Amino acid sequence: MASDDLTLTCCVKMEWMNTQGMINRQLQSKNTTLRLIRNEFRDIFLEVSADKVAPVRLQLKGISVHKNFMKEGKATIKFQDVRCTVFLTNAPPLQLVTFLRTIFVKMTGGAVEKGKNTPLRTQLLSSKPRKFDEISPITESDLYRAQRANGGKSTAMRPSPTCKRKLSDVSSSSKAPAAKKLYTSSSPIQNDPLDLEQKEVLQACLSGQNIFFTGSAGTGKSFLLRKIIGALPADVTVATASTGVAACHIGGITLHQFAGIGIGSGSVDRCVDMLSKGIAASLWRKCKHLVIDEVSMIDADFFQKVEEVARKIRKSDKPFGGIQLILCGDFFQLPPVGKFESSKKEINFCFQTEAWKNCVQRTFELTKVHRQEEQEFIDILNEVRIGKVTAKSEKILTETARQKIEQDGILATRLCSHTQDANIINESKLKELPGEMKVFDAQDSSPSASVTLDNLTTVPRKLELKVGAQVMLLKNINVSKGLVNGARGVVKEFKDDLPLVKFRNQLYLALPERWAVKTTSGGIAARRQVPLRLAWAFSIHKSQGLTLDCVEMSLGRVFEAGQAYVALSRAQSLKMLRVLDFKASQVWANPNVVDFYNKLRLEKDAFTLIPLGSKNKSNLKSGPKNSLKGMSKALLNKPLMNIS
Ligand SMILES: Nc1ncnc2c1ncn2[C@@H]1O[C@H](COP(=O)(O)OP(=O)(O)OP(=O)(O)O)[C@@H](O)[C@H]1O
Ligand SMILES: [Mg+2]
Repeated sequence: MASDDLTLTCCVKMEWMNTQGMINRQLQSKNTTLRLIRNEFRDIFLEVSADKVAPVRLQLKGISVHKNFMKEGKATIKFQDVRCTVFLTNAPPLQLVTFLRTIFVKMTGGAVEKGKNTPLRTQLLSSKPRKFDEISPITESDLYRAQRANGGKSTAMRPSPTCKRKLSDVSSSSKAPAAKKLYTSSSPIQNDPLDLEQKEVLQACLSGQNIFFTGSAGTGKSFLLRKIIGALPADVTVATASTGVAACHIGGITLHQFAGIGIGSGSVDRCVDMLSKGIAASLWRKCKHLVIDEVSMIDADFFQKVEEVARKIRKSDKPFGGIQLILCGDFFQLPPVGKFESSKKEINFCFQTEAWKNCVQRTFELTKVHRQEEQEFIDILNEVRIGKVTAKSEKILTETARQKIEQDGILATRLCSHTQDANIINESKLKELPGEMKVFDAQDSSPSASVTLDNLTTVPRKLELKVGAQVMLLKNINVSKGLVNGARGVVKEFKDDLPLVKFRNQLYLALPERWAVKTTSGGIAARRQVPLRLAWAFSIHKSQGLTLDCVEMSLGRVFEAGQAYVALSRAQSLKMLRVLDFKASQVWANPNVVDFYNKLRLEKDAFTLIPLGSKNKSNLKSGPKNSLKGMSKALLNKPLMNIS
């Protein structure tokens, strides 16, 4: 797979039209390489090389690009002069975005800006030897020239009007053409580079092996997962997660939705029968890479069932029917919610299944924490993660109860152990506020999409707000200005019927934004809504995977191993955290998880185990008392990189 900015590998269909608009030539190829090249006159060309045919070269001049679906690995380039249309599909989305960006920048800032396309007559009479060279990658000056030439207003290439119209019902059509986004990308996913550990995992994923990568909260697992998904061919990659919120975070669907076997309570044959009647079976057969985020919350029996179903439906004896598995999560965080064997007391994790043992080929652990910067806080969280809180850490966390973390009228978000509590707090606080209530109803792409969107996003179908309401931003609007997903603010007033929100550093008029999620049938469901939700309170389960900037919690009623850890690790700093009633007894790790992580490390490295002293006794509930034996802090911090 090509990895630089100047080449792209994907499926390509090319169509040439005659002057009457009829197709008079076609070319179609699955594994096609596209290259950006220059001729001896420095004109830029797109070179399309497919198997068994001579490369086709088309000059990038007077083109129009339809790129609304580039994040799904699809785009269309129309070459008006030669009446040729190139349809790109199944491209790795991030590479496609980068490739189109290179075209935009080079064309807008280069020859097009200077108007220096060499006239045909000059070319014909030239004695220069004919040659094609690869163009150089984008430089700072290319970017500068492109931005200046564009001036934020006009672009050399715009999406065709027909394409814009198609999405107008749900897209933010009032915005400037998306072309500008290609070189002023504010998306962190485009800009932030992977750290070394993350790069190694990406490479392993691209090599086709079945991978499980783990790491403590905030080590960038989901961040990396988005990059991995962006680097894999879109049509044959299915991004899933155990919960709707986590799935939305990586632009995917839940594993349950994809699997298509309900809660998996039937026999394998029954599940396969169920599947073969619907569209889910064809998705299973088409899938080559299956990504699962927050895998710690997948029930063991369900995982085992899905693996068996995959083999049957794909008629292959290979683990998962030969699909590449990319699993990610932290088993020290929330465990599976018992779905169909509620009578079962014991929690079963998917790492305990035969399917896991047969499938997972390599395990990695990310160790660099990105969410928090303070080493002191990172160390405390690492202790909480394994249920081993020292007296010093307990004191520090207890003392946060007295902190004032509110600023500019922005209150802390209360994390609740029970969802019901969070709902009650939000409703009653809103009711208490004086003033008129404004209601914002979401626009969904179709009425049937609404339930899917409710499950897969945190964006409310009906948002009720008043002046003074505490809200959370649900989208990255401007990363450099701190207007990021999870940022906290307060509604100051309504301007032109839209909420004007005070965030820590600025005011922001919340214009409707668009969310799109994939549906089980491979289609898209989209919602347009003001990117806010009430944020006086949130449940800990709903907060998994999020980064929050001002949080308060009461951990007195936590009921799951890892629940307190998830809550505490959402905070970015000790300064912006308030724990009302911290006690070391509120944190504990599941002994099976501790054993699993211990074994992973032992399989890799021969360590001298340092038994824990009695003073450091860990909090273990419902497990063998000696499970943490030998799990020293040094061992815990030792990376698991490359366990084969
Ligand atoms: N290489 C990186 N460079 C800059 N920022 C990063 C990098 N990796 C992750 N981040 C940032 O760190 C924060 C935490 O990342 P992320 O949510 O992916 O962590 P996580 O491991 O999935 O956490 P959790 O276990 O809580 O789900 C995010 O704000 C993310 O943008
Ligand atoms: Mg995550």
